[in-house]
Amino acid sequence: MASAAAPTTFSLLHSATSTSSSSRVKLSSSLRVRPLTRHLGFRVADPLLAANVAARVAAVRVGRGRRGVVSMAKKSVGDLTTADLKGKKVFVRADLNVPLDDNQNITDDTRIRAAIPTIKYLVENGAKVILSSHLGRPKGVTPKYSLAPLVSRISELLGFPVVKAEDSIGPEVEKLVASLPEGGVLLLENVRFYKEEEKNDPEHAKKLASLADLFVNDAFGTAHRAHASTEGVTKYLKPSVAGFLLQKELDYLVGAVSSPKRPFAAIVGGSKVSSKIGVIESLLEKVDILLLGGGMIFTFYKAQGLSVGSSLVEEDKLDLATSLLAKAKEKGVSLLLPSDVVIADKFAPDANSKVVPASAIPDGWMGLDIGPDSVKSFSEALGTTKTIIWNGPMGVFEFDKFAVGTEAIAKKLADLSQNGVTTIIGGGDSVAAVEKVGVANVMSHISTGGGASLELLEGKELPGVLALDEATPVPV
Ligand SMILES: Nc1ncnc2c1ncn2[C@@H]1O[C@H](COP(=O)(O)OP(=O)(O)O)[C@@H](O)[C@H]1O
Ligand SMILES: O=C(OP(=O)(O)O)[C@H](O)COP(=O)(O)O
Repeated sequence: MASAAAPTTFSLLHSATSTSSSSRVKLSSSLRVRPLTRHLGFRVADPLLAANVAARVAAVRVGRGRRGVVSMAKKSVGDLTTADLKGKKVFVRADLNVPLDDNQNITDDTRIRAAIPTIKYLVENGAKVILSSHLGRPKGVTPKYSLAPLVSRISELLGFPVVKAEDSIGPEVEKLVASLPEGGVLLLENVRFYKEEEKNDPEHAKKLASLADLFVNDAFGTAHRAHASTEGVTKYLKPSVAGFLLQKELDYLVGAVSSPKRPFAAIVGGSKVSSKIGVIESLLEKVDILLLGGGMIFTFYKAQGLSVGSSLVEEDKLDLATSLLAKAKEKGVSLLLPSDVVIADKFAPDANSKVVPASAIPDGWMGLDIGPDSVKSFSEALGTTKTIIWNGPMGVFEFDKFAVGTEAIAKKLADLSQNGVTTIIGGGDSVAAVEKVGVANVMSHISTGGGASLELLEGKELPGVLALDEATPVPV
C-alpha cells in the first residue's frame, strides 16, 4: 500500500460557512504551506497577516504551532456586483469542448450546461458577455471545429438567442461587441483557429483582451493550459476572476482528493497517452491501486516485450512505461494492466473482433477494449476501495462493439458510489461514457476536466487558476 502520509498529501477542510463566494479552505495543523501553494496554484497568505483577514476565515495552526490564518481565495465572479458589471464587457473563457458526431450534433452537453451559471449571473447583472472556447485540437481554421453547432444549445439553455462571431479577433468581432446590448452574449469562434492561442502569444492575448473590460475564467477543463485566452489575457484585464464552475471544481477536487478515504484507486485510460502517462508517475505517490485501460495499455505491453499489432503505442514512452512498472513495485502500489483485450481488424464500428489474452495480439489487429477477465479483476480490485478517480475510457466506447469494458466499469463505479465510495469522474470522454450508461447522477463528482483534474492531483500548478486575482482579505 502507498503511504497515507505521502509528501504532497494534504488534509483540507472546506470553509462551507464562508459568506463570500470565494473558495476558502482551512488547513490542518500538519500542513506545510509551500507545497500546498505549489499544489493548488493559490498563494497562501503569510500567517502574520492574520489580523487583516476576516474573522469568518477560521484561524488554524500552521507549521510548528504558530497561530495563523491561511486564505487561499481567488477572486470570484460572485464577488462582482451589479455596480461592477452593468454595461461592462466581460471576456468569459469557458471550456465548451464538447463531443460532436459526424453530423456535428452534440453527443454530450455537460460542459455547456456547466458553463451556464456563470454566464447567467453576468447577464442578470447587466454585463455584455463575450464568450470564448476552443473545440478540439485544430491546426489553423478547420470548419469541422467551428463553434457554430453549439449556438442553438447555448441559446436554449440561456433562454435567449446568442450571437455568433465568425472569428475570435478583428474588426468584425469588434463591431459585434460594440452592438452587444447589456445582458447580451456573443460567442466567439474557436480560439484555437489561431496558432498564437496555444503559444500564449502576448500580442494575440492583447488583441483578445482588447475586446473587453474584465475577465472571467470558467474553463476548468483547460485550466492546465497556459494559453492566450486562459492565461495571457489576465495580464491585460483587471479584474481577472474565477467563474463558478472553476471554483466548484477546485473546491471538490482539492477537498476530496487531497485527503482521500483509503484505499484510494485511480483508473486511467483514453487515448491522450503522452499527456497522461506522465501523470501516472505522481499518481504512484498517492494511490494504493492503479488500473490502466484504453489506449494507454499498449505502450506498457510493448515495454514488457509483448507484441501489440497495430494498437496505439507511444514509442518514445516505452522506457518511461518500464520505469513506471518498476516504481509501482517499489512503492507497493497495486498496478493492474488488463489481462485480456478485445481486438479489431480495423478502426471501425463494424470491424471484426475477438477477445484474446493481452500477450496474444496478432499482427494487423488492434486492441480497442479491455476483455471480460479484465473487467472481472478490475471490479474486484475496485470493490476494496473507498475513493476512486477515473479518467479516460477503457476502450473505444463510441463504437458499441468496444464499449463493453467502459460500460461495465461505469456500472461498477455507480454501484460503489451508492454504497458510500467516493467516485470522481474526470475528462470530456469519460463523462460522456458515464452519461451514455445513464449513471452520471449517482457519481460523487463529475469533473469537466480530465487532464486538469489529473494535473491538480499530480501537484502541478494550474496556470489558468494561478493567473487570476486573489480575493481581497476583508479587514477585521
Ligand atoms: N484502445 C484504444 N485505442 C484507441 N483509442 C482509444 C482506445 N481506448 C479508448 N480510446 C479513445 O480514447 C478517447 C478518450 O481519450 P481521452 O481524451 O484521453 O479521455 P478523456 O476525454 O476522458 O480525458 C475516446 O475517444 C476513445 O475512443
Ligand atoms: O477535453 C479537454 O481535456 P480532457 O480530455 O483532458 O478533459 C479540454 O478541453 C482540454 O483540451 P486539450 O487537452 O486539447 O487542451
